[in-house]
Amino acid sequence: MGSQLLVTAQLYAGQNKRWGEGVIFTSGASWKKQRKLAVNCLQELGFGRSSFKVYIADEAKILIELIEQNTEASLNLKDILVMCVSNVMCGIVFGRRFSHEDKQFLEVAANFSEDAKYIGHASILMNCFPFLQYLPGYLLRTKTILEHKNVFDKFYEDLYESHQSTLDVNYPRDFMDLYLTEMEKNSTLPDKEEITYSKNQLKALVGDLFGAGTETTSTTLLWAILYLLHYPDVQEKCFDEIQTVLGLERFPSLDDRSHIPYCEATILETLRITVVAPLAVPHATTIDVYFRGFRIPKESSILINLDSIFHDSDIFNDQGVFSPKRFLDSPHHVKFPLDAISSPYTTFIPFSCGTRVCIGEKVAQMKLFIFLTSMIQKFQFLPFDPCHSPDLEGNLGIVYTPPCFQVQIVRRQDVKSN
Ligand code: HEM
Repeated sequence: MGSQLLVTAQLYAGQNKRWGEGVIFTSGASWKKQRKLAVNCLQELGFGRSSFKVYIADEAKILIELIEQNTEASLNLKDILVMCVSNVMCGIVFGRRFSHEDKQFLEVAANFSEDAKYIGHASILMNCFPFLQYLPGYLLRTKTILEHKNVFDKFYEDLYESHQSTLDVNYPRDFMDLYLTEMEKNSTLPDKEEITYSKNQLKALVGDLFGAGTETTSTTLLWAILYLLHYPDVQEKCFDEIQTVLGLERFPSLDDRSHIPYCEATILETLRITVVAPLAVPHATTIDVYFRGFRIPKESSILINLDSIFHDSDIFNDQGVFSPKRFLDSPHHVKFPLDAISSPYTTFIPFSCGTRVCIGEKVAQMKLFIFLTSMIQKFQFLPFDPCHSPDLEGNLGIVYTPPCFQVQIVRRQDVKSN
């Protein structure tokens, strides 16, 4: 199925239409238009260029400060990571960050994180048994998801109004401005039928970027810390590499990526072993498809099992072992550098592949690199109970999340002086 998806991606690029706006849960012409515009806006804002770097670097510094302030107390690393990762998205989309004491922002960030659990169960079940979408009530937590949607609508509404009232089409400041500029251009077109840019589309798109971009990234970082507790030798190797190349003071930057290959390999291994989006997003066939003698009718739901690829022992030896060095072909060279993954030539596709490949791959890679290396540079992470490392069995939603765990955090400068 993997090779089929690559060669004939278009045939599997559909979605059983559920919500009709945005990109993730839509199909056809509307999906194509919104996706193209979203990709263009993200590119214009500097995927791989300076502006994202600034938001990510600033937020990584705040992440380190927040952990610093909490090394003595028991720390909820998950909440802090969710807030910092969300704030990078806020910078990109709204051109501003929010205080970690802002109640509305905290609620929105926490809701997205919770929804990833419910939407996973709901969308997988609804794709297999479409009649379930018509059931009322709490079975699939649709009521909770709708309540969360109302909170997001209010948050979005204020930002939309302030952007619209201060928009200067010649100087777009962020994703929202770029979309509004496109919307204005389109409103002057004579053929109204063609116009698919709207306030609601933008709201759905922004929701998709937060929904798809926050939980995946913060969860990968949390898994990385959990694995480093289990594999202290890997943690020390990463730290040694960072200390040798950067020292303890200079913050990591994206230019350091090729100089600290073991750290980059550790991120790749985390993406492989944990598979945070194990079933990607449900697809659907766009026409009748014939596969290994079976006819798959048009609009059938297709789930891509990425987990089965990353844990296939024919592809990855000792697939159950956390071993970053499998991604190195020499001590100084990464086999599948982060920016070459998800190409049709590898079997390592944590961001999926083909027509519906993740649109946030590049920004996710940057955040993973800067956030993780900054944390490893400044802190040593130890199991809270030295005799017992926390469980590695996670929970399956649309994102595969680690169990709750406590961690003891020691400042590297204190480790050194002990
Ligand atoms: C570690 C981080 C991430 C992982 C592992 C990840 C993985 C994925 C996967 C597996 C898909 C499904 C592709 C498919 O349907 O075949 C996807 C879709 C998507 N991702 Fe990501 N993602 C990550 C971060 C992000 C970020 C930061 C953003 C936003 C900037 C983002 C935005 C999206 C969107 C909008 C889609 C839907 C694309 C479409 O349906 O056309 N993701 N992602």
